[in-house]
Amino acid sequence: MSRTRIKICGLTREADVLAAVAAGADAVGFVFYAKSARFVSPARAAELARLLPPFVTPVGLFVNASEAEVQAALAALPNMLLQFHGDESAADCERYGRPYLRAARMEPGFDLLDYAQQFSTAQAILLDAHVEGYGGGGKVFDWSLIPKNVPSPVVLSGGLHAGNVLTGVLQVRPTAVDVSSGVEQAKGLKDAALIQQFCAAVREADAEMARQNCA
Ligand SMILES: O=C(O)c1ccccc1N[C@@H]1O[C@H](COP(=O)(O)O)[C@@H](O)[C@H]1O
Repeated sequence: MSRTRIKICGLTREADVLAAVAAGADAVGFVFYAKSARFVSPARAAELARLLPPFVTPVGLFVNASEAEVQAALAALPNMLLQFHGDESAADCERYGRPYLRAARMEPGFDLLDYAQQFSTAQAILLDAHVEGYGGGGKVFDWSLIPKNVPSPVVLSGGLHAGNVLTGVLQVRPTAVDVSSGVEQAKGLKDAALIQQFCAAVREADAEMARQNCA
């Protein structure tokens, strides 16, 4: 069984990128949404991404960005995975010919199976809580809303932190987890110890799943 991948999102400082890499993150996210306190320009994201070793993926997060804005970010960071977190259609997400993650805003009544079908070309569906302002609100949603038979890989997100991610991984069995608020001292300023504890808790969940598979 493969390990749970980890994405640390909303990085704005060199020290935070290095902390994420040191803790074993598989991906780091840069927020290209001007209304977010975690916003970075494409040039700044490219500067930060230069610190990434091979095999750690930079991810660019967009909320209803124009095609020109996405293209500008891709020009600065051509190997970036795209994450669409707004009201984008499948055609909007596919336009760049790049792998992408599609965020779903989970709330009671939301039809995740239908949504996953609409975005069947997504590399994964990223499950976040439905919050005002599109995301990054540190809010947990009810994980029992996730059907067992989602046809795409799932990234669990929304209010995760070192204290709840083990339970989340064991309950949801996602391909990956994504965290922003739960590893911060203040919006946009990460905390190396919290990142470390978060990644350790994910590894503990992986070890527990391996034990359960052997039993
Ligand atoms: O981080 C933001 O500011 C943000 C803004 C708009 C949409 C999404 C945003 N962040 C993403 O939201 C989820 C959950 O974050 P949190 O851990 O609950 O803070 C995550 O994918 C962030 O990357």
